[in-house]
Amino acid sequence: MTHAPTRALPLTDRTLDQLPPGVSAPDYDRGALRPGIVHIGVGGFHRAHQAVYLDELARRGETGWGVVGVGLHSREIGEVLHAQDRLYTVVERAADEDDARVVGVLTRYLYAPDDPAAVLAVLADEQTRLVTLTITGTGYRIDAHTGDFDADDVHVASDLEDPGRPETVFGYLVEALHRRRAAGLAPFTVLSCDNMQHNGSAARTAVVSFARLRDPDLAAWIEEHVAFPSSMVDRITPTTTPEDRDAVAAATGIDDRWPVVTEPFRQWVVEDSFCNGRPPLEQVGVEFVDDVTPYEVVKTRLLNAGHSAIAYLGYLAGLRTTAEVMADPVFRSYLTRLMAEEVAPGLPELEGVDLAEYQQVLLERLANPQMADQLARLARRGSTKIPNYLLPSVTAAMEQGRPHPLLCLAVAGWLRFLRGHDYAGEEVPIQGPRTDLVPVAQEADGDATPLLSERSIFDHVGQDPRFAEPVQRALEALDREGPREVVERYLAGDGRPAS
Ligand SMILES: NC(=O)c1ccc[n+]([C@@H]2O[C@H](COP(=O)([O-])OP(=O)(O)OC[C@H]3O[C@@H](n4cnc5c(N)ncnc54)[C@H](O)[C@@H]3O)[C@@H](O)[C@H]2O)c1
Ligand SMILES: O=P(O)(O)OC[C@@H](O)[C@@H](O)[C@H](O)[C@H](O)CO
Repeated sequence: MTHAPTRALPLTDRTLDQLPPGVSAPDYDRGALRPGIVHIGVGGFHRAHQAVYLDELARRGETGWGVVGVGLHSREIGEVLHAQDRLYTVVERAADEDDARVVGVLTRYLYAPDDPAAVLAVLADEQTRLVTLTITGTGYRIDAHTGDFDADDVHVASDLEDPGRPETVFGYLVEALHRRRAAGLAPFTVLSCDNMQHNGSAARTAVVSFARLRDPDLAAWIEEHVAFPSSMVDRITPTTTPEDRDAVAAATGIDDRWPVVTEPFRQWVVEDSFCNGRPPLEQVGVEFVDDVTPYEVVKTRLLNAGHSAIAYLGYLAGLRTTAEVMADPVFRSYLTRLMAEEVAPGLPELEGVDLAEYQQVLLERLANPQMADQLARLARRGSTKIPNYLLPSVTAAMEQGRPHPLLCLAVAGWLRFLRGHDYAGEEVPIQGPRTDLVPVAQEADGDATPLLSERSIFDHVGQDPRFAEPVQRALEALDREGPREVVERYLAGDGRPAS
């Protein structure tokens, strides 16, 4: 993270006692933490979510679940964590006040490309009982429609050829499981904490499919002995900015080079299926259930689909954060009605969850004026989010014979965004994995057909006139009138198909 230099003391074990009284520091003996967990992908979200729950557990005297952080792609976070004795600050930013704590559960951080042998050694160590993942939705290489693992990748090929020097998460997990099996050790549980439905199944498919390419016997052993529970994770965590760092230094007098700013809300629902013990996370508010599916469906179709809808349309309209979007009555009303009229009617009943209240709370979370959550962050990886989060609501609406113009407008927003520039001619931030869609969108100009024909994203829905025609109309309207004007007109009922 780039930033302005500051004169505050650096955050380390030695400066912990200089934190102001309002900032809570770890009150447990960090040296006594036993590393029961390896986490791969130590980004903002892991640090604001899973690590905070584990920090609370350590504060209650549960010292068996320290975390060894592993990065496959990001060297910078490791350098910062090393300099700070693996400490960092989490700021919970409510609309009216901040609450800050320093988290101390990271016992070690390893940047895998520098020392793959050390990462394999810790994964194969008997002490490691749980491996958690935040490697992004695309990290699993699972096709959204076929559900198959895509092994067509140079890094996957390299891991199959040279298992002792892995490059991918599958290479690391499978080699470590191979070593544990050979040593007669129990395997670890693999717990995905990425936003995707059936994330446990995705992790299982990826790991077992990779193992099958390497050694079918090992694959069979993994299938039989390794648990891959699914989990639903929720806590909106924007990308840390230099201003966040400055604000933390100003508030605490201590310079944390990479704090995390997040919202007060958090939720973690986990399928209670572990093969080598688990942390007693129920003590700190984690819900263990038999089946997380309805929780995932409700969260991804309301929150994540809502995020995608406002990200593309909002960005094209010149807005940059969710707070800006929610401060605009037209966009706020768009999101409110998208959820209530077109998404919620297609959702399953979820015992104990009042869907109307869920939406109300969500709208309040998104409107938090202090949280500058970047639309650019929400706009990432549209090619996986549109099929996983938005299209299921389109399909449900079509099956139930309900109109769905606001969903079609959201999809049209993504197709327009893929042209690479907004209506002021400014470049828009497009991040992989399907950057090859940009020239397709540019070539097609206002024609939605070439993109809707992408079967890997739209499947047969892209050819269904009940979807394709309103998306085409919405795309043309966006170009003709501009995003805010079209949203306003659709809210007035003008986007609905003639009955
Ligand atoms: N930020 C949030 O609000 C939030 C909330 C809920 C869930 N999540 C989940 O957490 C994931 C990470 O989000 P974040 O906000 O921490 O992002 P981030 O960019 O801060 O961190 C992403 C991490 O994943 C690693 N990574 C990316 N691709 C990988 C791959 N193919 N293999 C291994 N590691 C890989 C990166 O190196 C980085 O450490 C998201 O994909 C999302 O599914 C995020
Ligand atoms: O993390 P992604 O890229 O899958 O999705 C972006 C956001 O929608 C997501 O990170 C939410 O902030 C999060 O799911 C809230 O719990």
